[in-house]
Amino acid sequence: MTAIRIDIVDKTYPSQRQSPGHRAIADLKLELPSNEFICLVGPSGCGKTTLLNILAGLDRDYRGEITVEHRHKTPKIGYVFQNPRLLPWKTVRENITLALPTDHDPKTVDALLDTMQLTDAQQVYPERLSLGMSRRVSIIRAFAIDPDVLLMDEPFVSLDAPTARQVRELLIRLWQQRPHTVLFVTHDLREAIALADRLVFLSSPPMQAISEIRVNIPRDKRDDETAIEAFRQKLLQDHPEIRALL
Ligand SMILES: Nc1ncnc2c1ncn2[C@@H]1O[C@H](COP(=O)(O)OP(=O)(O)OP(=O)(O)O)[C@@H](O)[C@H]1O
Repeated sequence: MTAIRIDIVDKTYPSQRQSPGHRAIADLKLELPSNEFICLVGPSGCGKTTLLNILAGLDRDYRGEITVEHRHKTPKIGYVFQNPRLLPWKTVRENITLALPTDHDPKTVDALLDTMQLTDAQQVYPERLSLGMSRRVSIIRAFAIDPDVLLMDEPFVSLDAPTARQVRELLIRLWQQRPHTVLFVTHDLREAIALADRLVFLSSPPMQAISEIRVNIPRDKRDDETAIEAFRQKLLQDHPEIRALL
């Protein structure tokens, strides 16, 4: 099944000075399958955030068509930003339940907190959380709405390597318990290989899809740095077009 069909003919940011503005995306066509963990990899400024904003419905100023397969009446899109964007005057649990209906099942939130190892921190305010904990709260908040598609925009940037690895492992555990389509943006090819079923490589503006690669490392080997590095080396050897993007 196709989870997301993207056909963006043109996305141009208007500019007061330099007409005709900045063309960020041109003729981008992608069909992404359901329930896969998909990493979008591309150089800085190639338009990854622009694409996620269009998919999230935050930016409607483009020409083209987006179709999202959905289980709910209308598509539900979860969005995890680089900055966790927690409300400082709400506790961890209140931040998570903010977007949920008042009659939501508290056991669902309990289970999410448990998987992300945040049960003990649920009554804490964000100022007392480390960055890694804040990122985990923002991931739970996005999962809690039971999204059809989850968008993640470099959510592990500026975490130290061991913390990023821990949050990655917890994220995958959560996703395996509640599989759905994830689009995860990253610059970091090793991170993408550790996470993804499928890699989609994107070129510099105007953004276009260059290659799609399946990652065939078994899930239980994804913490093996040697397997990841071997996959990366082979990928760059077999696909020289990707080297220029990194
Ligand atoms: N509001 C805006 N007005 C004008 N140009 C913009 C605007 N937002 C983004 N751009 C430009 O569009 C291009 C794509 O930006 P975008 O933030 O989507 O890239 P990105 O791949 O997410 O970058 P990064 O990896 O550095 O976060 C960039 O050249 C950027 O300067």
